[in-house]
Amino acid sequence: MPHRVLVGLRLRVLPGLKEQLLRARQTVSLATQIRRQIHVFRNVPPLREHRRGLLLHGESVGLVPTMGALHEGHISLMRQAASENDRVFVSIYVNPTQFGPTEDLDSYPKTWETDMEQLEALDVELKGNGKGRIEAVFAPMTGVMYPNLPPDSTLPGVGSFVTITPLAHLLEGASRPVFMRGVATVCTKLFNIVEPERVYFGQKDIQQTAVIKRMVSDFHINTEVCIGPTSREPDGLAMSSRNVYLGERRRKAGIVLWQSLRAAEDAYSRGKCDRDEILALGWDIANRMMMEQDALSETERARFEVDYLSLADPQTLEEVDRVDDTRGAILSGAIIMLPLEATTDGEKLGRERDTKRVRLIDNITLTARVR
Ligand SMILES: Nc1ncnc2c1ncn2[C@@H]1O[C@H](COP(=O)(O)OP(=O)(O)OP(=O)(O)O)[C@@H](O)[C@H]1O
Ligand SMILES: CC(C)(CO)[C@@H](O)C(=O)[O-]
Ligand code: BAL
Repeated sequence: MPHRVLVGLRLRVLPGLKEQLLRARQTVSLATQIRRQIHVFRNVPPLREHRRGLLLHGESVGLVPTMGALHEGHISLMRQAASENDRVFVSIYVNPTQFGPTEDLDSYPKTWETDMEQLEALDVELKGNGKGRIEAVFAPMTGVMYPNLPPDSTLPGVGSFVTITPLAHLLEGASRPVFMRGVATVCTKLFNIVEPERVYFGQKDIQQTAVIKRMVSDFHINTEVCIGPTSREPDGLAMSSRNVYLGERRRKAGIVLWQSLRAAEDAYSRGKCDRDEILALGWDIANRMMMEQDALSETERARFEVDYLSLADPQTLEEVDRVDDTRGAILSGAIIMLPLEATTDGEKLGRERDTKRVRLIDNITLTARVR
């Protein structure tokens, strides 16, 4: 109240200021109109009630499941969802059952405030674009998502799980045995809770998209699975929440995966179909970078391991000996950036000072040549 009195006094003394203040007040009120409140749900019943209201008004919903630590890759999926639906729901939940017991569940980046700021800014941007807006964020606690038993990420594990075999055990599943089981399980829960018309996933996690598509088909889940392209940094590195663990040195060497896949793709573009001929070019790049790093000192190098380079069927993700011209194939790979062995003063380090192993994945679709 004293503040208001003070403003009133000033207005009488300086009439020119009055217009300026009025204009500023109008701008603020316009900004609040544009910056609508995004609903945040922590529990299932209020979300369902809200969803029912939207259904009764004939509003379609697109769901973008995430684990937070949002980046441009996530935002691009949300833009796609907004262009195809009236309302966009985003889930932010770091799902424990997809992390193996020795993986990075505890240190997984959590950036709630900046996530919400990004969503609000996106919502303002979407207002000008015509169709959908960011309607709600679902950010449950683990007790909500796993109401009956504590989540278990061991094998065989205790609890209710959705398993999609053999898809879940290939590629990423070979190194992360509970990963795809956890993803299929949590996504089933999310789809049952939100009942979205469409769900949005990124091409970067290609195996995840295959698992989700199979799950939706096999369990007759009433939603359409939509896939968005991989957003990349200017040098080609696929954006990923885990990239924050990469300091300058590991970040620079981490580009080797994309370069290897591009070299293999090039072989296919030049007419090669044979697995060995295609993958050999990818391995050449990876091996050369590995030797270059080995030759450097501990304070200069960033070592990595190649988990796999794969050439697989686009639907089953089973390895192929030759690319079938009528089907094309998926080239994919995973590398592990090893912790730095020694650092120097003033060096630009990543989160956790580059002491964590970081798994990077990427893929390229080799399109069919004959239709
Ligand atoms: N670079 C990207 N381009 C497009 N979509 C992406 C990209 N990165 C992630 N996504 C998609 O965003 C969704 C949520 O992914 P998630 O929250 O795990 O982020 P992430 O960056 O993949 O994290 P992580 O580093 O843990 O793999 C998934 O569908 C994922 O495929
Ligand atoms: C789909 C997902 C949100 C399930 O936890 C996660 O695997 C992810 O972020 O890609
Ligand atoms: N981006 C997929 C989630 C994970 O790696 O656990």
